[in-house]
Amino acid sequence: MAKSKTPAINYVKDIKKLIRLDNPDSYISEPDPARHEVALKTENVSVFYGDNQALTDANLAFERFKITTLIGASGSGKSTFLRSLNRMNDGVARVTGKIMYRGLDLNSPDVDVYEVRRHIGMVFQMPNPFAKSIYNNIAFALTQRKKYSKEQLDEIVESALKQAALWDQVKDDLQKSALELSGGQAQRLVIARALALKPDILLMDEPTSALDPKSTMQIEETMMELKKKYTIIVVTHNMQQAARIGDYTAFFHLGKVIEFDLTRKIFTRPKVKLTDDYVSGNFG
Ligand SMILES: Nc1ncnc2c1ncn2[C@@H]1O[C@H](COP(=O)(O)OP(=O)(O)OP(=O)(O)O)[C@@H](O)[C@H]1O
Repeated sequence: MAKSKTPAINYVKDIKKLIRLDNPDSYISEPDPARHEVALKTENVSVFYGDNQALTDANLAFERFKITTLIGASGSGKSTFLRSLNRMNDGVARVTGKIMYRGLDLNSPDVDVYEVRRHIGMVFQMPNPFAKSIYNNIAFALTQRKKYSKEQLDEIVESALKQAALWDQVKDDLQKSALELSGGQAQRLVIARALALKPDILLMDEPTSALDPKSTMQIEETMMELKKKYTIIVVTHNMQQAARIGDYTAFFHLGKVIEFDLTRKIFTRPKVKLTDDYVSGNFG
């Protein structure tokens, strides 16, 4: 009887696992390129603040239409890494290595930084609406580079606010100052502002850490909706949140990516002891 091929394939996979376990310092799993589309990939990204190296050789691949959570203790380099992805570290830090997006290295000096940030939007920890109306918070960013008719702008503003699940609450108050919104609403407005530029990828740096539990849950629900159309990379200190919303998780420690894998693996059977210690709450 002809032998099935499956056991041999499993054998090869098992050998690979063993090899990885031989090196307990780090474990980087990559989405299988044959089955999963990679939206963004970093190759040996290192970041220096003057002489201080804050991040060393980060190699991560982010799968399209998934949420990747970046976790790790304070100062481990998560935000530094996140900000490098859309060139927010320009003028602040020196970034080396490659940030590959659609075959282009975004870290190359001749890349148009405005275009990078249009494709890769950013939402920060503190909701930061402009001192403008709700409508103009969204329209303002759009009209900086391109002319739009009033009808086009109305449509984009409505669509962005709907995607950020804010439309129903503000549709009759679009001219009201954005500074009158609650924290949760202001964060939704900032998300809408990023979405209005029609990005591919959304970077979020602790987007709910300044919000109450109810607003946090609502933003998480919105993120789960948004991942149907966008690739999301989010820094979070909240382990429950990382486990709830993440498809993939990267664990950072002292400026290095220690482990990157499916979120459920990171939280249930991590390959590196340090990761286990961190997700179990033994330090951080
Ligand atoms: N603008 C800056 N100038 C100089 N050093 C910085 C700057 N921003 C961050 N660092 C340093 O880089 C290292 C990594 O910081 P980073 O903020 O990326 O860590 P983090 O994991 O995001 O921490 P947290 O969870 O507290 O935000 C730290 O040693 C920090 O002091």
